[in-house]
This record gives sequence, structure tokens and C-alpha cells, in this order.
Amino acid sequence: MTAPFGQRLAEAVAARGPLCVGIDPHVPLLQRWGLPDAPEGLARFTDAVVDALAGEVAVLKPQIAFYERHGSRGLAVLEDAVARARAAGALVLLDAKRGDIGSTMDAYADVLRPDHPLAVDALTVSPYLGPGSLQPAVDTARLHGGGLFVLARTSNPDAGTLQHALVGERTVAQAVVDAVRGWNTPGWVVGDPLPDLGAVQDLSSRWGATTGSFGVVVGATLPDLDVDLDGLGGPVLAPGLGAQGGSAAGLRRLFGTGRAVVPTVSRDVLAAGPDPAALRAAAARWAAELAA
Ligand SMILES: O=C(O)c1cc(=O)[nH]c(=O)n1[C@@H]1O[C@H](COP(=O)(O)O)[C@@H](O)[C@H]1O
Repeated sequence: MTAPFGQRLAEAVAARGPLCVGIDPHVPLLQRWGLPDAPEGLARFTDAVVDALAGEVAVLKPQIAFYERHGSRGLAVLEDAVARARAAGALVLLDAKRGDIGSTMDAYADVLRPDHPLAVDALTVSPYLGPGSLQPAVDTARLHGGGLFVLARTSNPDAGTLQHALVGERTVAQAVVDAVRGWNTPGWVVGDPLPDLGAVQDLSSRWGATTGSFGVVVGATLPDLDVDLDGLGGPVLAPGLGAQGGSAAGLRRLFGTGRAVVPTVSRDVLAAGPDPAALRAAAARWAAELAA
């Protein structure tokens, strides 16, 4: 029986630090590496990143869009890379931002099953259809020790247009965070009143044996933290470092040092390749800056 994702993530972070490196084979990056924008180029890029970093960082986050654009051959590259990354000890968070009505969501969530061809440890999901639409993914994650990261306050400049909108007295972003807080609380189901904060405070938001398997995405680019993450009970994925302008100092200002934050960088590390030592050095630089 696989241990819950939150526990496995906390262990990986204790062993390797919290940095996640995104695998985003952009066309400009392929060109920079001298590779063709074709499945062969994609495979060489992905293999180099996995070989250099899967034994080093806690989490690798391949973005599925860059593989889908090469059709079935691109997906075959991704399947192979995911299996090799996990075998080398990295947790794989598939960045696919899935979200749909329950029956379809159920099928999307199958990627968290161990017998899926693309079996991963965790998946990014979108709550646009309502947090309740994600319940099948929550159930699958619970059954198979998988994790979910739900988009709450994303890193893009336009994010506040919808995420700051009010539902009742809360922002949309806060409603998403509160739903995830519920998923990290034993026995809570969508539709129940929100758990009393006191009841979840012992579910630490810091790294540890009680780190929950359900996390939120909050961009490292935000000027201020405008959602209340207290009692979340799970990890925060923080993208937007480097290429989008986010910095280690900004991350500390947003989250302090007490939260279970997984900072994630793609282009700013990948641009250092294809030399494996240079890729490792770029990841190590971010890890050191974030730890400072
Ligand atoms: O879910 C994500 O990973 C994500 C959420 C978000 O709010 N912003 C964001 O940039 N991302 C992803 O994180 C990666 C960021 O890449 P870089 O800007 O190159 O570090 C991309 O794959 C984005 O799709």
C-alpha cells in the first residue's frame, strides 16, 4: 500500500529540500539546446532533465501540453520519462490542470492509479467547475496515495479577474483554499459546513507526518498573500520564480518560513542545459537561494 502523497512529499522534502523543477520543453528552449522541435528533440531534452535531476530534487513537474503537441509519440516520451523519474526517487507532479464534471474528472484522475500508463504521484487540477466537481479526483487520490494541487491564486497577471471575485463574503480563491482545507480534514465532504479551524490546527501546515495530500497553487509572483492559508493542512505549490519575475525573497515575504511550500521553477533552470552538471548547478542555486 502506497503511503499518502503528503507523507511521501514531506519525506522527499526532508531528504532533498522542497524545490520542484518543471519540465517545460518550450520551442525556444529546444532551439537553445540545439534540438529539433520533433519527438526526437523532445526525448533528448526530457531524458537529459530526468537524468540530471531525478536523483536530486524532491519533485519533477512535467507540463503535459509540451508532450501532447507531438501527439502519441510525445506522450510516449512523457510516459517513459515519468517512469524513469519515479524510479530515480523523484515524485512526479503532472501539470495538466484538469477539471471537468464528475464522470470525466474520474477518468482524468485515473492518472493517479498505479496501473495507468502515465502513473504519477500528483496532478494539478482546476476548480472552475466548482470544488465539488473535483471530488472523484480526491477519492482516487485517497485510494492510491496520490496528491492534488488545486489552482487557487495563480501566477499570471490576469489571475485576480476571476480569483478575486466574491462568492458570498469570500473570494473565489479563498473558497478554493477552504475546500482543500476540508479535503485535508478527515471525514469532511463537499456540502458539509466548513471544518472549524480549531479542529484542523493539529493538522500542521508545516512539513511533517501530518502534511496532507491536497495542496493549493499560489503564485510566487503575488505582491501580497491575499488568501488565508491557515489550517490548510497541505502543501502550497508556488510557481512563477525566475522567468515570471518571482524571487526567493518574494517567496519568503509571501509565506514566511513556517509553511509547507514547494517552490517550482521551469525555464530558469532548464535554460542552463543540456549539460547535466549545469542543470544540477542551476537547480542547486535556486535551492540555496530558497534556503537562505
Ligand atoms: O500549476 C502550475 O504549475 C502553474 C500555475 C500557475 O499559477 N502558474 C504557472 O506558471 N504554472 C506552471 O508553472 C510553470 C512555470 O514555468 P516557468 O515560468 O518557466 O518557471 C509552467 O509550466 C506553468 O504552466
